[in-house]
Amino acid sequence: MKRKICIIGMGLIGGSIALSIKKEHDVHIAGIDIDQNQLRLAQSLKVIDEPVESLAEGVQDADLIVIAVPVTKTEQIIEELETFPLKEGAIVTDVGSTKNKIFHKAKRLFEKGVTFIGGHPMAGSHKSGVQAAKPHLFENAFYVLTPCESTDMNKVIQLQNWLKGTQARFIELTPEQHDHFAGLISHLPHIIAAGLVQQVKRTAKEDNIVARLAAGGFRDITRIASASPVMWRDVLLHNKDIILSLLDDWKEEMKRVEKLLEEEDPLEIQHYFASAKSFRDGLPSREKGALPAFYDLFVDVPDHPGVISDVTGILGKAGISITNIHIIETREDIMGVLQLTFRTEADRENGRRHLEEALYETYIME
Ligand SMILES: NC(=O)c1ccc[n+]([C@@H]2O[C@H](COP(=O)([O-])OP(=O)(O)OC[C@H]3O[C@@H](n4cnc5c(N)ncnc54)[C@H](O)[C@@H]3O)[C@@H](O)[C@H]2O)c1
Ligand SMILES: O=C(O)C(=O)C[C@]1(C(=O)O)C=C[C@@H](O)C=C1
Repeated sequence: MKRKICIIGMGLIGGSIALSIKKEHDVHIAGIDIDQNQLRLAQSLKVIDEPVESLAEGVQDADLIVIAVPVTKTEQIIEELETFPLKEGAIVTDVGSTKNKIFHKAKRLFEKGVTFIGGHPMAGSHKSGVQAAKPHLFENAFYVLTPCESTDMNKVIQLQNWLKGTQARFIELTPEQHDHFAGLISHLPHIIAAGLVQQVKRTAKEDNIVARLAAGGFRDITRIASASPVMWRDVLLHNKDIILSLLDDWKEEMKRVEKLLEEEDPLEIQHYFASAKSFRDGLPSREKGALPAFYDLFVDVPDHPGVISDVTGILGKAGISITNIHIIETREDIMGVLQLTFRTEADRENGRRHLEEALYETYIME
């Protein structure tokens, strides 16, 4: 008989976890969601094998239970799980962006002898819903696990084995460490992105031309402001103290910039940007996590009609799919640059080889 998995929350992350488990294991996946449309979609996209109405029914014979809902809802589900008998040996995990409150809530599960191992795959997207789920979403990303001191190591290994299709890199942290680091590299940046958008929005009320002018830099730094407001509401409420202290640090940082500008010292201003650039350029670029890995390939193309279909045709014939295509610059009589985004590094290498065989000049910028 197939082993059973129950995933609660059939959105971006629940769906991606389901797909990555299916890649490696022959299992039966039951899905639960309060949104019936998401659940139906998950079934038609074959992300799950069976939609289930109630939590009790979904978890009763599951070997693995994955909670993939906004973090305050995760706490409620843990409370409910305390009231059901679970299968002997079952592992319960979550994927929430915060860990400390969830860890404390799960203490009562530990006390009942249930194995709960908190988790957080540190990759994602500004998109929500099962329609955006991908089996390779977490490839090369860090996947934080927060077992408690008494957790049986065999169970941690079992969980990693269930999740090996994610191709993520597992790392153990305490819930406190996790929330501090995630606050700094994920939660604070989301607040800053939303803040920048709010600032432009205020000006746009007076003159909307500003929104139309918002180009590369603004769009890059604010992409994550398009993420789920419900998810981020919950993250802020859960990690309140750490985020408040990080916001204080951020205000200090901005005061430093204010002072540099008031003093008008060109060398100091340049140094501020140079030292940030040097640290940013030194971040590991092939890893997901703090920075999402995009497998981009840049192709010099002459500006003549049909060149895009030629490039996509070469890739199509070789069976290589791209997830995005972007024309960076085309002016009459000069070369333009096509930015092609691939799903995996292997696809990019393969695509590069085929394009270079067709005499296109390509390059990668890390
Ligand atoms: N989006 C990301 O980049 C990302 C990355 C890593 C971890 N996470 C974490 O993953 C979790 C899920 O986020 P997501 O991006 O998949 O969000 P999502 O909005 O795509 O999906 C969440 C799903 O949970 C369902 N849901 C809400 N309350 C529920 C309940 N009580 N019972 C059953 N279903 C319920 C919603 O209907 C929705 O379909 C969050 O805890 C988030 O912090 C998100
Ligand atoms: O790439 C994005 O869109 C993300 O915001 C992903 C991101 C992040 O902040 O890095 C968002 C929240 C998660 O908890 C983990 C990953």
